[in-house]
Amino acid sequence: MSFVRGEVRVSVPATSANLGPGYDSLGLALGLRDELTATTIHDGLEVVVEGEGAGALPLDESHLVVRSMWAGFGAMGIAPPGIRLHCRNVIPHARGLGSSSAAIVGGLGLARALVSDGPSRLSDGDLVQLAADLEGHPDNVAPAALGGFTISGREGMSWYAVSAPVDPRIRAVAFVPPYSLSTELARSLLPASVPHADAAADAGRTALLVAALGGAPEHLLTATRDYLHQDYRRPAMPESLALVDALRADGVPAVVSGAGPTVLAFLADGVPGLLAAADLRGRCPGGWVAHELDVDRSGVRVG
Ligand SMILES: Nc1ncnc2c1ncn2[C@@H]1O[C@H](COP(=O)(O)OP(=O)(O)OP(=O)(O)O)[C@@H](O)[C@H]1O
Ligand SMILES: N[C@@H](CCO)C(=O)O
Repeated sequence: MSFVRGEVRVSVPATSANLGPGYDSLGLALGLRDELTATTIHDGLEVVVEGEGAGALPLDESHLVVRSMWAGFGAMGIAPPGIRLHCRNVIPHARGLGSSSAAIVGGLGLARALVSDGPSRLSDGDLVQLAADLEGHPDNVAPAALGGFTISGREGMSWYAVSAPVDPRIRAVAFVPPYSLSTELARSLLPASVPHADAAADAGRTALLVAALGGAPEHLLTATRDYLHQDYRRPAMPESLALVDALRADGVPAVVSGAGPTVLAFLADGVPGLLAAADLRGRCPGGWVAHELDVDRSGVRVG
């Protein structure tokens, strides 16, 4: 086993988890990518961050991409003498677009690409297991690794992740507010239990959402109704929930993206009742940024 010579380049997509009712299970990869470059060096650690997080992220071993690279090397049973890492980040941090999962999956992807027989030592399935262990839940790491739409969860001590189809007409607009919300804080707002009726309604909508995304986008508004997390999190992001409510009142399938505070609105060209991208962009609140995004089909990618 040895390291490849020279630089390796990996890119990894943003992701939106939950998609309304699919709490900690459903996730969608989106066309906004962080680009990471790494080389093995004789000694030490050199980290450069450009874009999101520049000047704020640590540049030592605690950097999430670096920690994830070491986890990947550990799983493959190899350790480089030193690492040089360059991150060009565009995914907003702590906004609900899967930045931490992108860092984790990107770091594991870099480690795999740096080892000459990396892909046979660390399969995509292994990578998802490691990434979900590092993130603590699988719904962002699965689409970041595999691309497209994924259904994931925990089974005993391991994780499952299955890819499901997405209708090619479906795209999304992400409305990103100027304020952040940590996933940890958003998770602390959730109750230990929910009424049985809410759990039952949520299960039905989650099943409908798999069908709606797969080829029945006319059902997206009904299918994206959540009963498990968005309202409990309202006090931490009232402006985001107000935008979700206003868009949904106008027939737009809008949800809180991941743990928030970004709002994700679906569109599907030619489907009656759904707004077009230009109309949706016009609904962006002042000071927020609207990204019109395609579904990313490839996940973490070398080169
Ligand atoms: N590219 C990155 N490089 C290093 N650390 C990162 C990177 N992206 C995110 N992080 C770390 O992860 C934190 C954000 O993670 P958090 O889970 O709170 O939000 P998120 O992943 O953006 O949103 P969500 O999980 O709701 O989609 C950042 O504050 C930073 O510490
Ligand atoms: N399912 C997660 C996604 C954010 O990482 C949550 O809502 O807390």
